[in-house]
Amino acid sequence: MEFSSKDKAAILVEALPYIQKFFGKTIVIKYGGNAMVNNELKAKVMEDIALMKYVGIRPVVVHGGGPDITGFLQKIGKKSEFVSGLRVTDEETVQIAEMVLVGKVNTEIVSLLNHRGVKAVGLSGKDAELIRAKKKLAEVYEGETVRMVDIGFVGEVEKINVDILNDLLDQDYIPVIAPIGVGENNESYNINADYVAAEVAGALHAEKLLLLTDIEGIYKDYHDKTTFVSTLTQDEAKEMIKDGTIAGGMIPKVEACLCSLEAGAGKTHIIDGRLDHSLILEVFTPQGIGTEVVR
Ligand SMILES: Nc1ncnc2c1ncn2[C@@H]1O[C@H](COP(=O)(O)OP(=O)(O)O)[C@@H](O)[C@H]1O
Ligand SMILES: CC(=O)N[C@@H](CCC(=O)OP(=O)(O)O)C(=O)O
Repeated sequence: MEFSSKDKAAILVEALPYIQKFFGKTIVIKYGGNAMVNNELKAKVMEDIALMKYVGIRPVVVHGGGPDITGFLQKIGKKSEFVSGLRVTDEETVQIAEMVLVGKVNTEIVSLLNHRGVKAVGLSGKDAELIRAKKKLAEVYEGETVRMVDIGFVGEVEKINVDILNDLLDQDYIPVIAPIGVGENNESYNINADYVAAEVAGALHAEKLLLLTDIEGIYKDYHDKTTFVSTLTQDEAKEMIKDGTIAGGMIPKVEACLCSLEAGAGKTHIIDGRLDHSLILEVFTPQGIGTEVVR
C-alpha cells in the first residue's frame, strides 16, 4: 500500500501524544519464543526498540529462547518435556539453557540493538546478582485441586536488583536480560522469561509490560478466531487459567501479567510478535493490539 505525504504526516502526528505520554517512562519488553525465530521479524523488533529509545522511552528487554534451547537439546539427543508451560530442567539442561540463553541469544540481541545505534548491555541474573532465585515447583490444576510437581532446576524470582537496572537506564543503556537466576548456593536456575519480565516490570514500576508471542492474543477457544478477547480483568484471567481456557505456554504469560500488576506495573499486554512492528503499533497508535490484562 502506498501512502501519500499527507497520510505519512498524519501517522507521525498521531503518534505525538503517545511519544509525550511515554517520554522518560520505562517499558519492559519480553521478547521470545516463536516470535524470535524469524530473522526479518527479529530485525523489525530491534528497530522498534531502538525507535522507542530514540523518542525518550526507557526500554528494558527480557528475552526467552525456548526454541533455541529445545534445538540444542535435540542435537545432543535429549527430549524436552514441559509441565504447565515450564521446561523440566535437570542438571545438564540447566547448563545448556544457561549456555544458549546467555552465550547465544543474549549476545545476539545486544549486538543487533547496538548495530542500530543504541547502547545495549547484556546481563544474566548472575550479573550483579540481578535475579536472586529459588526453586519453583510446577502447579498442575486438576479440577479444584492443584498438584505441585518438582521439575528440577526451575526457579522463581526472589529479588530483582533494581539498582543495577536504574543505574544502566540513567546512563542511557538498554538492559537486555537473560532469564537465568542465581540461588543462595550459587546454583543456576532456569526461569521462564515471562516471569522474569513480570518481576522486572513490577520492581521498576514500569509503565507497561509488553509480552510478544506467537499468537494474536488470548482466545476463549484458541482454535476459534471469533473468540478473541481484547481486555481481561485480573479475576477473569485467573478463572480462565483455573478452568483450562488458558493453557500451555500461555499460562506463564498471563501469570506474568497478573504478577506485574500486583507488583506495581501500569498496564500489561500480550501481543503478536509475528506481526511486523507490533511493538510500535501497540505503543504509538490509538488502536493498540493484542490482549491487555488490567486491574
Ligand atoms: N486461551 C489461549 N489463547 C491463546 N493462546 C493460547 C491459549 N491457551 C493456550 N495457548 C497457547 O499458548 C501459546 C503461546 O505460548 P508459547 O508458544 O509458549 O509462547 P512463546 O513461545 O511466545 O513464549 C499459543 O501459541 C497457544 O498455542
Ligand atoms: C522454566 C522454563 O520453561 N524456562 C524457559 C526459559 C526460556 C524461555 O522462557 O523462553 P521463551 O520465552 O522463548 O518460551 C525454557 O527453558 O524454555
